[in-house]
Amino acid sequence: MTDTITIRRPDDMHLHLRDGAMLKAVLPETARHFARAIIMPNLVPPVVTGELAAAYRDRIMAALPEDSAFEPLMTLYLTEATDPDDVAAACASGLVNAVKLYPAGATTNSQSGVRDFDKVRGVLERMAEIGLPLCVHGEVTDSDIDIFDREAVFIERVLDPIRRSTPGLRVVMEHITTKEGVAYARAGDANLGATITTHHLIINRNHILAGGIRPHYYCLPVAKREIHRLALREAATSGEPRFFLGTDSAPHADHLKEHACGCAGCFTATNTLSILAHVFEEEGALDRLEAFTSLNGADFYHLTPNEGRITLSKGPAINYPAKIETGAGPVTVFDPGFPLRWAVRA
Ligand SMILES: NC(=O)N[C@@H](CC(=O)O)C(=O)O
Ligand SMILES: [Zn+2]
Ligand SMILES: [Zn+2]
Repeated sequence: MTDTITIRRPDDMHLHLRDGAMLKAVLPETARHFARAIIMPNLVPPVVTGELAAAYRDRIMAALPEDSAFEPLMTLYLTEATDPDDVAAACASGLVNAVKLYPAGATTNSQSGVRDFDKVRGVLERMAEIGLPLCVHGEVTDSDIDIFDREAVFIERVLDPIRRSTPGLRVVMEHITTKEGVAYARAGDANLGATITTHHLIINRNHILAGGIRPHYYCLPVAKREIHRLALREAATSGEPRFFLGTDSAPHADHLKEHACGCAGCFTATNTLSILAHVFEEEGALDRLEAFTSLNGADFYHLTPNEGRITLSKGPAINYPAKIETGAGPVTVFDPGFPLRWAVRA
């Protein structure tokens, strides 16, 4: 039985670092194990221009622990007013690795997102020309669509039409949560990728709602039925290049999660690699962990895989903190509900 595994240092292709005191507290949790991460731009106000992305990048670099070689990969927040020339310049200078599409109202800080997709046609065409990926939060926002159906409906009504009308556009389906998402990603060509989070490999909707409401398991897209969780596990552990890790680690202070109208987001940065090793071992796929965490995402983003390595070994249960303290209040670390035995060796 394998109890040690060495893989290339991983990348997190979907990460929320926030800003200020929260950034300072959560950044080390990712930088400890990950070499790079695609940084989400849904700050308040959002990171909508190259200038704002450069300033945010500087704040991240300033918040890094001293000995860290972590590299933030920046994104721009797409709005109906986004200037294609600004996007192209930010891409050409190497400042940004992607543009993020939030349908307006779909998730945390998405109010400035897109309502009328015709208004972003010019930007998307320019991105297709220059090969800059579009990261998509794939949920419709119509109040008459059931929240558990919003991803599948988005694929049919929005994503597929956008891809058909913008040939060559490179798209990442972010944090897929359904078997429909898995099937659509699989049917695509090399211009299509999909991130899968850590928590969606662990929880289904019962974990959120059965026996009491558990706000720390609430995120968007919301976890679905068990059949969908199983489809995600199969996809993540398949080794197929289309699927890669984007933790969507999304810290919110506890008082905003444990609230009459609680924020969406699970904070998984602290224990993600231990959880993933557990999942891949359960699926008999430890030999494909590296593809999911360290190879497929880099490949999609045309980045060289990291040269460094990390070693995980299986031992006694690890005592992760239940919360991390931040200057903005405590943040609860995602609880997978079982003991974690795979530790990243120092
Ligand atoms: N995933 C979440 O539930 N929340 C994210 C936003 C997002 O990725 O949709 C956040 O910024 O808090
Ligand atoms: Zn999202
Ligand atoms: Zn996210």
